[in-house]
Amino acid sequence: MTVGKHAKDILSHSPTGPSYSLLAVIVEILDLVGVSNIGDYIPLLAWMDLQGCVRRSKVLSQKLRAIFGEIINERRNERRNRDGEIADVDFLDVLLTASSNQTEVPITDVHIMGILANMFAGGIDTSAITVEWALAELLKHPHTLKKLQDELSSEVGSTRLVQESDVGNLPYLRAIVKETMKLHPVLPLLVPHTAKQQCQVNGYDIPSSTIAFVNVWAIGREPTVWENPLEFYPDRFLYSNIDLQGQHFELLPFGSGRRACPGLALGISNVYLMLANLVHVFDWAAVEELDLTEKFGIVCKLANPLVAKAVMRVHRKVIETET
Ligand code: HEM
Repeated sequence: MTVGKHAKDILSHSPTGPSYSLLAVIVEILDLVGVSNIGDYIPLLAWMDLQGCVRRSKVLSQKLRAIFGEIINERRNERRNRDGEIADVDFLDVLLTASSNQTEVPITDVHIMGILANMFAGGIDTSAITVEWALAELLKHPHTLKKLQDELSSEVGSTRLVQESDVGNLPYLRAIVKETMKLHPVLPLLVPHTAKQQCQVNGYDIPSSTIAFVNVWAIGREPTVWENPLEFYPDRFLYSNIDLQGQHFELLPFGSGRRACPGLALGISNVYLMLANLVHVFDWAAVEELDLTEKFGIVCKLANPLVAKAVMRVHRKVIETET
């Protein structure tokens, strides 16, 4: 199932009138989420909205509602005009079908907008930033890049793109993604969690309602947990049973437990496919000196976006017939 029938159209969607696209709004939301809002730390000052965070979030929320409202209405009309039984073509169709059925908790347009906003905000930047980190590390470690390209050539061949069904046969690709997420987890402090009740962790008393941050960035660099923790060394995962599902606390890029990332399966397969195909189809060379300085907000990304040159490895015609 895909997120949208015309994902590209949706991302560039702007309702008639206002000149903003969904992608631009999502990027602004992610930027806003990363701001340390003084009012959150000193509630007495919250009403002043000193940095304009509340005002900005209201404007963004209105824009999102306008865009999603229009997309939902367009799709409803299109479904009315579809012949015969309505087949669920994509995720929005599934939600609309669910909303038109009698359910214990009715699904309204507000719910649908919330789910879509979560999916777009949670799913776009996270995967793209992970791929950018992986590519930057591969450019810094050409032997690792070559080893991955060799794995892809031998398992996939040179006449087609990498597909989801290949990933199980690509252990080095999976190891590279784990190593990238160990060193560069997109959400370095996950998202804030609240203790529902008083508890003890490692002998420390945690009062109820305490806001807890889990520093997975630091865990990935912890010398008591990892050998040569700062070295980009995917081979460490080749013969290890550590996975990304939240069961191994030394590697938690998707969090763990009930509030772990619900988009894990989609996100990880996006990362595998994007990264694998980028290095399968192209050879890469950095255009500027590689700079892996991190920029911390709610997400941790490259401070200076990666600029790299791609040269086609596989004959273009072959790939075009594949896509
Ligand atoms: C490489 C890709 C991704 C990474 C690294 C990632 C990482 C995370 C992390 C660390 C959390 C917080 C977990 C916690 O605090 O325990 C989270 C939450 C979340 N993610 Fe993802 N994510 C990715 C892709 C996606 C995708 C594709 C979607 C949706 C389509 C998504 C939707 C969400 C949502 C809705 C939440 C909030 C869950 C809640 O609060 O209960 N994520 N993600």
